Amino acid sequence: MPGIVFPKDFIWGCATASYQIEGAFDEDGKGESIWDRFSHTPGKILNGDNGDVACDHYHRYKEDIALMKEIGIQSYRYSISWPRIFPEGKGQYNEKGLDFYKRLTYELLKNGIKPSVTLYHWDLPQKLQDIGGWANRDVTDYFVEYAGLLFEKLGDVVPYWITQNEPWIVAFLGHMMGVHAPGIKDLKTALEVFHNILLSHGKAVGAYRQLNLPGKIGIAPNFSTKYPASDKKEDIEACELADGVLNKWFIYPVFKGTYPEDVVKFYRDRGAHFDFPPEDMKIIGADIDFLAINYYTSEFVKHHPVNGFVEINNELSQFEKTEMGWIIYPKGLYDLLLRLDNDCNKIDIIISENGAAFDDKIDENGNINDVKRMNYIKEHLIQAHKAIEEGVNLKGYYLWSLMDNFEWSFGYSKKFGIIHVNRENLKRTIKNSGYLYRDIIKNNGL
Ligand SMILES: OC[C@@H]1[C@@H](O)[C@H](O)[C@@H](O)c2nc(CNc3ccccc3)cn21
Repeated sequence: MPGIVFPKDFIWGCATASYQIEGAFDEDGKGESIWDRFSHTPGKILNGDNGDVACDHYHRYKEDIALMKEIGIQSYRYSISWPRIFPEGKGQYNEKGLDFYKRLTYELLKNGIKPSVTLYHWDLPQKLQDIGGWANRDVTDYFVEYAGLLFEKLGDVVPYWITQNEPWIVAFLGHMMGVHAPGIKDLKTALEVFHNILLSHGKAVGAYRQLNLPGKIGIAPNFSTKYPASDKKEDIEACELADGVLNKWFIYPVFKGTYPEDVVKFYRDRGAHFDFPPEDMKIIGADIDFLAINYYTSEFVKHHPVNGFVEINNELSQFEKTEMGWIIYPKGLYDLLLRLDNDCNKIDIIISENGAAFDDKIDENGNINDVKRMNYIKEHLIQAHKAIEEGVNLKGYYLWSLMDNFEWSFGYSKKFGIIHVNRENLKRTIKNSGYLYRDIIKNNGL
């Protein structure tokens, strides 16, 4: 590949999330989260895994930051556990919980690594779930109380803030499919949750602006690019609907002040009446400084007589797949970036998550030559660079993930890290993909 060089100020990062790496699930005054409750419920998580210990990052964060420095990571995206700060979700905050994130943040700064803080990456305080969770509109105000405390305590030194990670996954996997915490299966609840999460985002952005802080604030939706399985009209229409359900369902309220009518009708036809106060839409559409996008894969879509559309990736043998069963389709990232550049008024974009799970093998010398992950990273960066050359304001790339961690309902069975974590003794080993990333960062390109 001829030398690909990224813009001189391009940000090279890595991403994790609190419940997936920290452990210390009940230490130093932390309250129970909905993921503690879900993972402690028999049958919810593969192999009965849970995040009680995870990667023990709570105690090993200095070692992990030293590894980030060895790889040359310039920015680290981590999430804050709300119940570590507010064990009851609101009211009196927990000094010891806040102290952990102060120590973590200042250790990053000491090592020249820019903090990027995600306020919510799925671990809602269980006490708030007990009063309805995100389906309860009051929780949007408790979120602003939580965000406001962190803006006050860390706002001067944290340059990047992400309010919410993947509202769609929280709403639909957690409240319609029931495969994520809190395990609810109700479409109307899922729609209310999605709306309230966006509302909490808009309220938090408003609070951030009031404080005149030096950093930037955005949100991290999950997108995947949809392609019709054929050029038949019915498949093209099905693809449009699939794109609406996932991608337009976020883009429209945040950037256009309304929900997409075709998808609203789709839900109404399925018995989920959907409308929200117009004043909410103004709050949700608060100006943000950047759009953080999580991209992993794309889907091919065909018409379905009952459901309107069906995604057929598992029928497509021509594509390599990751251990998650997701097709590897780097052009989907390029197409997504061009689309967002057009639909979101050329807003600054960062790729806040991109990565892949593969069945890594450890050789007799203890090395991990994860070639498939190395190829995945290179192929997606080539597409990202192509988008930049087309004028997309892509400002950074955060690889998912720094280390093998708790992969939600799959437990520790799916490994996304560029650093291997031995589940017996939690020993960290940089994989060859980690050394590749080190060289990419050093060269600012491929
Ligand atoms: O699955 C890998 C990561 C996960 O570990 C992160 O916590 C989360 O932010 C994340 N989001 C996606 C995007 N897609 C997705 C698809 C199905 C289930 C969950 C997420 C992948 N990932």
